[in-house]
Amino acid sequence: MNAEGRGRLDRMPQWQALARHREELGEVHLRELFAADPRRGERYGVRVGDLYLDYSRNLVTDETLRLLRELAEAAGVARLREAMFRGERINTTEDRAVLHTALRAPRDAVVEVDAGDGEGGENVVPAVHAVLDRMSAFAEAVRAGKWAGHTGLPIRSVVNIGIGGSDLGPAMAYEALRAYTDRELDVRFVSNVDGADLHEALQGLDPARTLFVVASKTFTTIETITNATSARDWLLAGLGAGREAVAKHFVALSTNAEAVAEFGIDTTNMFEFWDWVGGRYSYDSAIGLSLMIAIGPDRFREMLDGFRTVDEHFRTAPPEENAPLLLGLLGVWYGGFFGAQSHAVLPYSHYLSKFTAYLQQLDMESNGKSVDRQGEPVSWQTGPVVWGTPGTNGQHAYFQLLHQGTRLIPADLIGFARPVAGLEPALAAQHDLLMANLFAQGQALAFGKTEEEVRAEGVAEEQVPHRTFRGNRPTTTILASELTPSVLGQLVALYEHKVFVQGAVWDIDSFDQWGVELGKVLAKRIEPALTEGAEVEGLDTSTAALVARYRSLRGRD
Ligand SMILES: O=P(O)(O)OC[C@H]1O[C@H](O)[C@H](O)[C@@H](O)[C@@H]1O
Repeated sequence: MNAEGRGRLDRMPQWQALARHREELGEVHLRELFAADPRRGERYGVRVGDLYLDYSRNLVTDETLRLLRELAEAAGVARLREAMFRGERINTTEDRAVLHTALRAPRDAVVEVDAGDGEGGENVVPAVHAVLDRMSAFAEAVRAGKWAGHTGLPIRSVVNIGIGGSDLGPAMAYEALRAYTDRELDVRFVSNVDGADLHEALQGLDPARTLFVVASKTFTTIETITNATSARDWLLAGLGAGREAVAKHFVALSTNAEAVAEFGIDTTNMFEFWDWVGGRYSYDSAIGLSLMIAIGPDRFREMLDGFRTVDEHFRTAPPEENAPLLLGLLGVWYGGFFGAQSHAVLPYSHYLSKFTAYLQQLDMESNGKSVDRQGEPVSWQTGPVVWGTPGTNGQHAYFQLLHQGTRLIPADLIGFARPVAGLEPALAAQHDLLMANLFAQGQALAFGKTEEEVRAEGVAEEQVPHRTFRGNRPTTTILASELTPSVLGQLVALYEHKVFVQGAVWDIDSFDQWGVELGKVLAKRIEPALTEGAEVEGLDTSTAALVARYRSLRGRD
C-alpha cells in the first residue's frame, strides 16, 4: 500500500479484471461493435464546455468503460485530484504542491497552498490576480505604444526568450490565436542555444523598438541565460548605450528574483510566479506575458476562463461524463492491454501547428517515468510517445502507416465547426473540405475496406491485399465550435487533466522531470573539452573520439 492507500497497479484486481476482459474481447472489430449498437455513435459522446468528444471509435465496450472507471476509483484518481486542487504537496520527489489550477481561479476564490509545516496554508489567489493585473497594465502599455524604449521610441517588437515550458506554451498559443493578435506588433520566440535561432529572430528588428521578455522559472537555464546575454549585447551595441538601457528593453518572468537582479534586470520589471507551477503547466501564469501582449489582457482572461471551465468539469462531472478521465483511461487501456507505444494528436487546424509539440512536453515530461511513487520499477507501460502534425498535411506523409502499418496507434482528431473569424470568404469556404477530410480519416481508420469491397470494385486479385484496409484503428474526435481563446484554454486543460489521470493510475510522479538533468550536467562538463581541449575525466571512448574529431574539424587540434 502506498500513501494513497492503494497497492501496485499490476496486482490490483481491477487491473487483472481488465486483462481478462481484454482476452475475452479478442480481435473484436469496430465494425461489429457498431453493428451491435445502432446508437453507438451518439451514445459514446461527451460534452465539456464548447468541446464535444466522440469516443465511439475506440476499441471499448460498455463493460470496458465500466472496468476502467473501477480501476480509476481503486487507483485513487479522485483522491489525488482533490489533493491537487487543495494544494497538497503531491509532487513528492520535489516536495511541492501542484496548483496550476489556481492560476485560473476567479478573484474571489480561496486556494490554500500546503506550506508543509502542518499549519493552514496561504491563499494564493490574491497573488495570482495581483500579477495578472500587473501583466495586464504592462501589456496594455506596450500595445498602446506607451511603453517607450531607451531612446523614447515606442516598442513594436517583442522577443520571448525561453525554452521548454517557458517557450512551448506561449509560442503554441501565439500561433493558435494569431487571428486575435495585434498585427502591428511583431512577436517572436527564441529558444534554442544554437545561435542561429537568435540570429534569425533578430533579423530586421530595430533595437530602439524591441522588447526582450526573458522567461525562465529558475532563471538558471543555460540556453535562456546565454541567449538573453547575447540579446543584451546586441541591444546595447545597437543603441550605443550602457547598462542603464536594459530596464526599458528587458523584462523577466521568473520565480527567482535574485537571479533576475543579478542578470541586470530591474526586479520592478519582473513578473512573478511560484514553485507550485510546473514549467510545462505555466503558460497561463506570468510565462504568458508575450502572448498577453499579442492578444491583449481581455482575450488572455477569456482563455483562462476556458481553462477554468474544464477544471470545474474535471473536478465535478461524474466519471461516466468526465472527459479528461475518459481520455486518460483510454490511453491506459491501449498502453496496458494493446501494447500501444505512441499516441497521435492530429489537429485539423493550421493555427494548431505547434499544439502537438506543446503536448509532447506536457505529456512526455510528465509521464515518461519508469519507477512508481515509491521508487519501485513499474512493470506496466507509462506515457506514450506523443506525435503528430496538422491535418491534412499528415495525410500525405505518414497516414499510410496509420492505415496499413503493423502498429496500433490511437489518435485524436481535433477540428472546429467554424473557420477562425476574419478569413476572407473564399478561404473560409475551404473549411468544409478540411473538415470532410477529418471525418473521412476517422471513418477510414475505424472501418477500413474489406477484401470483398475491394473485389467488388473490379480490382485484380493480386492487387486485393494491397488495397485492403483492415480498419479497427482507434480515434477520438474532438469537435469544437471555433478556435477562440476560451476554446484553446479548454483544449489545453483537457490534456493537462488527461495526463494527470494517467499519472495517477500509473502511480508515478507526473510533476518532476529528473530525466532531463543528466544531459545538462554532462553538456557542462563536455563544453570545455570542445572549446579549450580540456581533459574530461572518465569520458567513454565514443564521446572522446567524437570530441577529438569535432576539434579537428574545427581546426583546433
Ligand atoms: O523555465 P526554466 O526554469 O528556464 O526551465 C525551462 C525548462 O527546462 C527544464 O530543463 C525542464 O525540463 C522543463 O520542464 C522546463 O520547462
